[in-house]
Amino acid sequence: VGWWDNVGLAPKDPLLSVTEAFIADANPNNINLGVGAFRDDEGKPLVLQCVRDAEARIAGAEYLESISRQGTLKLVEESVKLAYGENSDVVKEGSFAGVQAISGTGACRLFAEFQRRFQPESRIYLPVPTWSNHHNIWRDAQVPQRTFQYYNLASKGLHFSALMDDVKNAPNHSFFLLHPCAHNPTGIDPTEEQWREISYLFKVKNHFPFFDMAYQGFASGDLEKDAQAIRIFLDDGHLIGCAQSFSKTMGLYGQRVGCLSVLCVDKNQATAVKSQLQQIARAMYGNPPAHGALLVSTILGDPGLKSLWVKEAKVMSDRIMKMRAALRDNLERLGSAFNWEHITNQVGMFCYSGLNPEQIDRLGNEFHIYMPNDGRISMAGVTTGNVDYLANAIHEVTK
Ligand SMILES: Cc1ncc(COP(=O)(O)O)c(CNOCC(=O)O)c1O
Repeated sequence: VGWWDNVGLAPKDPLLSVTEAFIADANPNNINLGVGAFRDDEGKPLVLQCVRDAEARIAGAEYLESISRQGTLKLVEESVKLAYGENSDVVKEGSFAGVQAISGTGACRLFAEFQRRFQPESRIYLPVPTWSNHHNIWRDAQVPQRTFQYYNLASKGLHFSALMDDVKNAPNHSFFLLHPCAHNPTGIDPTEEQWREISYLFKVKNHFPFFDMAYQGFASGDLEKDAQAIRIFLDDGHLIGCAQSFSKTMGLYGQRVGCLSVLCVDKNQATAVKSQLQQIARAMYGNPPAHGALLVSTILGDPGLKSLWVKEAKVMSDRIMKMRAALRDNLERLGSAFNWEHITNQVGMFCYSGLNPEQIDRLGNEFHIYMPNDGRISMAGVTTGNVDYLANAIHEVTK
């Protein structure tokens, strides 16, 4: 008898299955609308010029402990400025515990482990729907999950009143995961006014807000605008947690560069919290990788490279917005009977199309177009070359 005869096949990640189906289809018309990774108008992954410039500056530099350690410290310092604002009290007083994380996934997991250890009675309220991996991360950290309503099927928009009811009805001091911008998978964000109301209610209920920010600069193309939810909560005095990722916004998917920050009452508490986060990380993976941190801190630490990055992030978000407009216009020009406004109302990488499983199957079988069965379209997969074909196919299956 083998040691692992009892080990069954793990359930497939729904997003990976979409890419596998796409790759298995040799038809030249095939389109992959699954994975949320940016592609240029030729469907190619993009290496940002600011990254190439940073690579050139780093190439050949000795990876002395001090340099890579500096890279990590600088990464945290620059990430926190991005999230909370250069001139925020948080940054000036240093009243935060900040650590480099293994990208956004690692930042969420590190927080979930910390939450279980130091708030053992707490649960995590996740929006319905949310990024599929959020459920796995808090499950493996053994933090019980609850949900709160977010998406309104009827309006294909935010179900604000239902969200507020769930926030109100949750026990005081509950932990909530919030997407500050470019909600995955719906692309629907609360308005500034709605964020203010949510923040107010969180104060009344003394809830803990955990922001998972994987798309700052990618939703609107404006770093400050995309962080407005966090700034509102900060202004209201919330002590938040925040996971940051540079996968999408700097095209550094494989470098696994992220940051976890937890706001504290003062520097002493921050020192204690940071020491605990580092201890959890040490037992998980020792230290985070150096190269990606060095790239990001080189870019963010140099005014010229940072402004180049801001421009390049806007180019990426502009391309996505153009594809949203093109897809909606095409569908309307085809005389579709449906309202496709949500395609351009939604922001960021994803369009929550509202297509049903039967229509999605037809798109795959008859038109070689692949997307997850929740109807989420990664707009990065849409190009000027395939948007007409895509619109026609969607029109055909929704007639
Ligand atoms: C909200 C959110 N948090 C965190 C992450 C984690 O990304 P990373 O660990 O690469 O930083 C992601 C990346 N999503 O993956 C793309 C997809 O849904 O197809 C994310 O969307």
